[in-house]
Amino acid sequence: MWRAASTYRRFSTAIPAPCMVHKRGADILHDPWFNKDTGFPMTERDRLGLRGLVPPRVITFEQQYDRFMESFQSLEKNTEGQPDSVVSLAKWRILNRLHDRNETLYYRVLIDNIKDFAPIIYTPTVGLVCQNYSGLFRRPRGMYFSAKDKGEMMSMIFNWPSTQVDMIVLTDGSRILGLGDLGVQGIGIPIGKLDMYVAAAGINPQRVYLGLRQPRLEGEEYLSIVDEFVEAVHARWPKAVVQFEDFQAKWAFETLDRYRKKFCMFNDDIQGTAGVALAGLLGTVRAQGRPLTDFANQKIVVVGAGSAGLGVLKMALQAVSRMGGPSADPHFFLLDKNGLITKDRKDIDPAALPFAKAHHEIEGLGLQEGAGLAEVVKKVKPHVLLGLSGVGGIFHEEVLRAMRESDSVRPAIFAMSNPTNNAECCPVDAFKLAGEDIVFASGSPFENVDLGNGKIGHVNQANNMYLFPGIGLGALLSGARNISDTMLEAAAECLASYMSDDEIKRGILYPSINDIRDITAEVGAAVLRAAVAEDLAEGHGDVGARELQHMSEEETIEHVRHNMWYPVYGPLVHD
Ligand SMILES: NC(=O)C1=CN([C@@H]2O[C@H](COP(=O)(O)OP(=O)(O)OC[C@H]3O[C@@H](n4cnc5c(N)ncnc54)[C@H](O)[C@@H]3O)[C@@H](O)[C@H]2O)C=CC1
Ligand SMILES: CC(=O)C(=O)O
Ligand SMILES: [Mg+2]
Repeated sequence: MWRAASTYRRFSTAIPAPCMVHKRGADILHDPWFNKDTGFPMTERDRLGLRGLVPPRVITFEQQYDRFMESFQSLEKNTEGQPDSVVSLAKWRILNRLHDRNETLYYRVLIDNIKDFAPIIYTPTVGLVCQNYSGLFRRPRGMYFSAKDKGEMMSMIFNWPSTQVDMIVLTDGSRILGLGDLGVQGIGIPIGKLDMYVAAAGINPQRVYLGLRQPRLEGEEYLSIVDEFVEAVHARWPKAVVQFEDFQAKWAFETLDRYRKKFCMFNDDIQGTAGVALAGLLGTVRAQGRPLTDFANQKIVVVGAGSAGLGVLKMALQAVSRMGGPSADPHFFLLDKNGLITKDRKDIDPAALPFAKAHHEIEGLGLQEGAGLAEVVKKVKPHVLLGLSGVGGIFHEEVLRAMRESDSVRPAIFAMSNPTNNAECCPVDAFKLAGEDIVFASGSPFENVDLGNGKIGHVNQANNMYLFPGIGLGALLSGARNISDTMLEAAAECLASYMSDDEIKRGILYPSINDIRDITAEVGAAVLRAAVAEDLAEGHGDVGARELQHMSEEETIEHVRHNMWYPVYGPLVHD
């Protein structure tokens, strides 16, 4: 399953550029991309055969915006006291209806209210939406490729109505957030991720549902389907960036290895998550008042050895090596559902091997293969406890209390699993049990914690949403042949350096989601510049590699910003 979007230039300040439309009359009203509801000016109604098809009074974009926000607020009022899931789904429905009807207005309300709406179109509500997708399904969105389509994908790809596609988010639905294999219902994730692309990176939308009732394909049979899909996409849109999302770990790693040198693609759960986690981990070093190079001395316990956990450790290892040279000796401890992973582990996953502890490294601590989480935390006294296990509540009281004995003055607790119920702990418990000096981050949003006496326990949202839009946009605008580790490091470092010392001291590791466009512009520019420096950039559209090479840092940021789509009504012209 995948969903695609293409960049579209409309700017907020200048008079919007005209938009060519091949339809007339009611067909325009039924196309959410062109539809303006009652917002069509009279001249446009005449020009496009719309007169009489909409009520006579012209309502401005701003009035439509205010009316939508009023109906959203009355929905909030009317659902007060109802269960969270009922309220969340009602909010998702009202937004989805607008999405289906008028995309310009939908994306404008999303961009302007991203802090309130991201938890609805993205985690946590998107998880609930995926679990109920068959019942919620109204209109097709995205495109579906199944085992029955083998041999047909090269022609199927031409069923997609848009000739220009820049960004594709692909999932096999096999590991949706921490909710497991949701099959075709996982389509909600690419839809949510692409909405974040539009809101955060200014990439433009388009659209395509019900899965086959049969076991998942395995081995070569599975890979041959993904191969065929990726080749079909590449044949039609050679410059499109493909984001792999929520594949179960074995396929996440296998497909990344298989395609990353051949295509412009990345795996968000492995690489986007790693960058966001690394930025947060570097922030925790600063929060302790230590120089960044002290990162090499941080003791980090990672719980969850899947695509996300291993991705984080791999990137953290690269960072330690950069800082401390090849002899750097990182202090990472990795646990999975069978406890502490050591070199004594039978049938160890080769991807976990570099992080498996040797006997001599842990015997002094009195630890052994398979040690449980509470024991590991008590004996290691880590600076950071980071969860990517998908298991809600696994940082229970004993574990959190043990973090009080951490060797750090600002112990860090990252409960990064999604959605909310799968978080390893909640912030209220973390601040209460591990102490008020902790730095806290979660994958899904939580409210800050009132610690009393005017003190606030800040809740950070360590979510790959801070990076994937910038990675995708930067890669796209660079025209990079592929997405290198250096481009990903540049993204992480850019996010890490975004925060001021004062914010970091207050335990604020990531910017407000309200600033997501600004962050994405900076991250995108950092990625673009890294691609240029590595000679991977071939340029995009009418901006070639040479022009990119001559741009200063500021010019690159401006160039990225300038290529972000912003939702306004432009005049429609029939061709
Ligand atoms: N905040 C963010 O940006 C992101 C969060 N995630 C979240 O991370 C979680 C895991 O994702 P993946 O790594 O892709 O999944 P995965 O299925 O590849 O890995 C899960 C890992 O957790 C381990 N695990 C399961 N039960 C455990 C237990 N009781 N104790 C210790 N370890 C246990 C498993 O052995 C496995 O190693 C999901 O909930 C996902 O939503 C994933 C990507 C980004
Ligand atoms: C955020 C995300 O990508 C995940 O939970 O899988
Ligand atoms: Mg994901």
